[in-house]
Amino acid sequence: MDIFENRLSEVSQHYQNGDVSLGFRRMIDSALDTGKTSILKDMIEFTEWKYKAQPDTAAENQKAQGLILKIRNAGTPAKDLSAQPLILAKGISKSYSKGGFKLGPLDVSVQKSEIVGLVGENGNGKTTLLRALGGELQPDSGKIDYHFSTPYKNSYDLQTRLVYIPQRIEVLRGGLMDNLQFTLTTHGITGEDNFYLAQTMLARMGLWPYKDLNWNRLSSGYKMRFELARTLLRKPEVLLLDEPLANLDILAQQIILEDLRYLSSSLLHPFGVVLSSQQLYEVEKVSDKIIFLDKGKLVNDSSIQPEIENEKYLILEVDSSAEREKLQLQLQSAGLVKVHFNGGNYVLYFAEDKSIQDVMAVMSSEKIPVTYIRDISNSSRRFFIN
Ligand SMILES: Nc1ncnc2c1ncn2[C@@H]1O[C@H](COP(=O)(O)OP(=O)(O)OP(=O)(O)O)[C@@H](O)[C@H]1O
Repeated sequence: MDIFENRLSEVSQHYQNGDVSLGFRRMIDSALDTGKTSILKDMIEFTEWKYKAQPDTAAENQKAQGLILKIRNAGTPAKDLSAQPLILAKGISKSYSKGGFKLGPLDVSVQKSEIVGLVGENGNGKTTLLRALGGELQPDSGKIDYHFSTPYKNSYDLQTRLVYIPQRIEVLRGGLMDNLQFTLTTHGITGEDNFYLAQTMLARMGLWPYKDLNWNRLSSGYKMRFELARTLLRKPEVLLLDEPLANLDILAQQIILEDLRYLSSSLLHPFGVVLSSQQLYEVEKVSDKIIFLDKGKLVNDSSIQPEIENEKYLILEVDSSAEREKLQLQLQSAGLVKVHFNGGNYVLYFAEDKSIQDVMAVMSSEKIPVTYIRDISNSSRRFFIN
């Protein structure tokens, strides 16, 4: 299979470039895609060596290349990689009797291997939408169709295909391995398959050094990683995550989002993801599409400013110590149309035919002090301006 081969070539390249941490995670993804316990056994042997011997980059690269070859020879039984809708929701709405909040009506679709970012400020209906999509909350109107690989039998079956991870995750007892092995056992996976799959998932989620710890000793960020590990072993078809980044530092946020990107496009067990977050930039970077909610309604350009529905701008967010009037004057030649200042950053609107390079050239020649610049023309960030 071409994609499998290509991915392994990328893994090999990551290792050769010295990006061992990324190479390691992606190598595990390919090992999992073989569906072979013998390969997972090799993967765990490699992991034990890596953590024990603490090899330098060259030594790890050399050993990794051997394992990559083995994984390549094992192949993958994965077949159907075409994009398929998993959830199709049409016109769904939900009101709460107390407080008067109303979500929707909205249309939402989630495809296989797709990441849908759900953004909006507090109290705008993200959790309500996630719970409705997850079958936890009955919408007042509209229709939600699920198209899974095989039809689901009942609501329990639906909950196993469609896993909702709330903001406050379940408290667990016992050790990490025990919990993962138990999850696999309840899904009919026993013996060596169970042991090596559980270990591989711990290694994949960066939990190998903590594998002998009890769950309650994990930090909150690692608890979220563990919850993901536990969930992925259940082979969900859709993962609904409510604020998974809330307790993570910025690096951990980026890693978990990248992980979701890679894991959801697994060849053997691809799944769709809907995740809510306040971390707009980070989420936009990995999302295939963004749903931006304001007071329960979908926000887009025309709903924010109907009068400029057809107007387009180059919109830049800029952090600068320059005074507003001076900045406005200096950037006139760059095609500046209007300026917003929210107290922290400037949001500058330029004529549509201008590019960020044009503006940066003028900034440079005018010696405008800039510590940060970002093109938000196509980012939901532009809706947060006022
Ligand atoms: N069971 C309920 N009964 C009445 N009102 C509710 C209920 N659950 C949520 N709400 C209200 O509905 C609105 C949307 O809540 P929701 O939790 O969906 O928003 P959110 O965007 O996820 O917010 P946050 O980011 O703060 O979690 C809020 O005003 C909330 O107070």
